[in-house]
Amino acid sequence: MPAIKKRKVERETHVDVGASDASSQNDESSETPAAPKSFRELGIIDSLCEACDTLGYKAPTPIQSESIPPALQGRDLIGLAETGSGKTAAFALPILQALMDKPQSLFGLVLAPTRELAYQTSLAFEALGSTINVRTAVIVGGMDMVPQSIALGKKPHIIVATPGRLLDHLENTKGFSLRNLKYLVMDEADRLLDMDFGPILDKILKVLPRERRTFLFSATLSSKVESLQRASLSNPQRISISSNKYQTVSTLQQYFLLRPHKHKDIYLVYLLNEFAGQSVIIFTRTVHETQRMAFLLRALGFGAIPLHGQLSQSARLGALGKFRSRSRNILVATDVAARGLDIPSVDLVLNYDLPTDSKTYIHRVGRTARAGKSGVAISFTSQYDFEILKRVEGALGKELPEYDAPKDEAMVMAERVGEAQRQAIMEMKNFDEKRGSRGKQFGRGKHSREEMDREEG
Ligand SMILES: Nc1ncnc2c1ncn2[C@@H]1O[C@H](COP(=O)(O)OP(=O)(O)OP(=O)(O)O)[C@@H](O)[C@H]1O
Repeated sequence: MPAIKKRKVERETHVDVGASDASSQNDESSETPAAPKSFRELGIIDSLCEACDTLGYKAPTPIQSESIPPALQGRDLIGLAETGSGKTAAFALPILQALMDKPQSLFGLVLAPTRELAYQTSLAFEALGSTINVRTAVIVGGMDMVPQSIALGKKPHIIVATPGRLLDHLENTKGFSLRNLKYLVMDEADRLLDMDFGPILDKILKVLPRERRTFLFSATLSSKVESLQRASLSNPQRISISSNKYQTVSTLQQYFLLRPHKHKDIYLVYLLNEFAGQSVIIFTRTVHETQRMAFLLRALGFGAIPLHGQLSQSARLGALGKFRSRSRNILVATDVAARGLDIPSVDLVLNYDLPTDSKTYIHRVGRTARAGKSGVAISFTSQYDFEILKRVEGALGKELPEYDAPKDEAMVMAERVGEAQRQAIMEMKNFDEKRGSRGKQFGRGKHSREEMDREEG
């Protein structure tokens, strides 16, 4: 078993390789030496190679090829690679290997911006670490604290957490400390390092040992020094697997659809009929809109299920489970589903509302066309948000083609959609009343911070 040796490096190193994805794993760039062909050649031990084999990982993806060797040498990493390009295994494998070398409880901490992503990442660690019996604990908001305290008491090797709840345990759970932590990962690091999470993160970082390795990963990571400094990296190696900061994968076909705001529901139904039977995620900007749309689509006979931050955590996991298992083929979601979720069957991402920030656009459309598969993303654009489309195109560095949705074919559905809209409004009223009595009525109209649904505990 190779020992993990620390190597002192004087300056940040930059590795840039051409745009690529999990399908083009063996692409070789003229700027970099030939990529090693196997996980074994990267220095991964046999038992972990076996796990990769079982998962069907035939060869490392580019971000894995570039990240694993320096990580095994004890470097801090900043990893930038497209959505669906295998970043999870890029940080999980070196941590599992280091854990094998010096087994210890509370060895690694992975921070994630959403609860669903935390669950998914913990499953990835368990799958990759199955041959070495790795124990993980998921510490997220919306779930009972007591079972989590018990899970922490059982001394897991790896904790996967959302920041708010982790801090809660660090402050209130007797006997729990991360004093001996060896690895910290910030997955979706740009989101974790932004203003919303910043103060919580600072408090967590204060109680972590400075003598640790730190990995920052995302598909959209700017090199803003202030926010990266927050993570207190030590001589990080920066690995960037794309030529453009805001790259989407080549297997993704992206379109916009410019229609009047008042006809959006009609064209939405037209598109869902066009993609009938396929697996679709519809993103909206607010909790209210997500819930309304789920009612609307159900009234029209579609198998739609909502996912947003004002549902109980068990309802959220239930919704995701049904969508994953394809017992429902349409997930209507706020941006709680925008980052990290890996559901290989997703064929189409529909942006019912364009997100105001281009990074969110990249993450949303990245829920399809993962690991070399193809996918389609269509973004509704109305008279009100044409400017946003132009901004997104600016960030992507290309213009998007318009999707062909003939007016006469779509408008025949106007009457039925109108009926379903009225039904959805009634159902929303009942829904709001029920929740209102529990003090949880959705606001309407303005996009308040709570409504935008980006917070996680
Ligand atoms: N070497 C590999 N060969 C084949 N498939 C792989 C390999 N590594 C990872 N995968 C698969 O690719 C998919 C995407 O991986 P992952 O979720 O880690 O992507 P990501 O880069 O973190 O995406 P995002 O930026 O959206 O979070 C997963 O289903 C994973 O199992």
